[in-house]
Amino acid sequence: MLVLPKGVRHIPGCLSPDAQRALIEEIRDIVKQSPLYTPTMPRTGKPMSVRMTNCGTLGWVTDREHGYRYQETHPGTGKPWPPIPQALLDIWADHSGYPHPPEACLVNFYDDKAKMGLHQDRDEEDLDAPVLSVSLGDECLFRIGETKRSGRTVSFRLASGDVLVLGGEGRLCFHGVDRIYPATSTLLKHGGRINLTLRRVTRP
Ligand SMILES: O=C(O)CCC(=O)C(=O)O
Ligand SMILES: [Fe+2]
Repeated sequence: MLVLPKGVRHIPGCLSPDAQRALIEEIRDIVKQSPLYTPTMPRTGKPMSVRMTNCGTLGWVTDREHGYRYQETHPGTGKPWPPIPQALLDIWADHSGYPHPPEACLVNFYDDKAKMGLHQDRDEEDLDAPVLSVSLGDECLFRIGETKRSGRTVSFRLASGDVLVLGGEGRLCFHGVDRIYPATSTLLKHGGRINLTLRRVTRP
């Protein structure tokens, strides 16, 4: 049996197929206003394989010069990020166990070859709030470990409509995406995977 670290909750099929389709329409609008771009790593400037954008009052960004941070505007257009869709705020209210709304929703787009290295989400001031993510489209192999990088890890698949919550003792667990399984979903016409990561950034 797969045992997840304490505080980590996987809710398979949390969103119905209809809810997934409705959310994809909203993400399409967000991407029209706030286009996906290729983020770069701090210092090295190495491009990430995942393309990103955000919605919410704050968005997570990274580049060579200024590193990981939150900011109120899209780095390309200079415009504020679009609002977080109500459906996502509802999922947060139902499953975060946290009484204040999220401020940031990172939109990650993975093509067949994209992945994300093992990391902690720790650019937020408020670490009492969980991180809640929604997966849409093709499945991925997700890996999660302990709060130290060298800890043992477990891997499992995240599928379209799944929700993952990293809260409590699991809030700072290392995690990453090792691979995408192409053509495992028909939600996105051209394939790929979208992950929506909701976070509270500031202390309420
Ligand atoms: O794509 C995922 O499931 C994880 C994304 C993630 O860990 C992040 O954006 O910090
Ligand atoms: Fe993360």
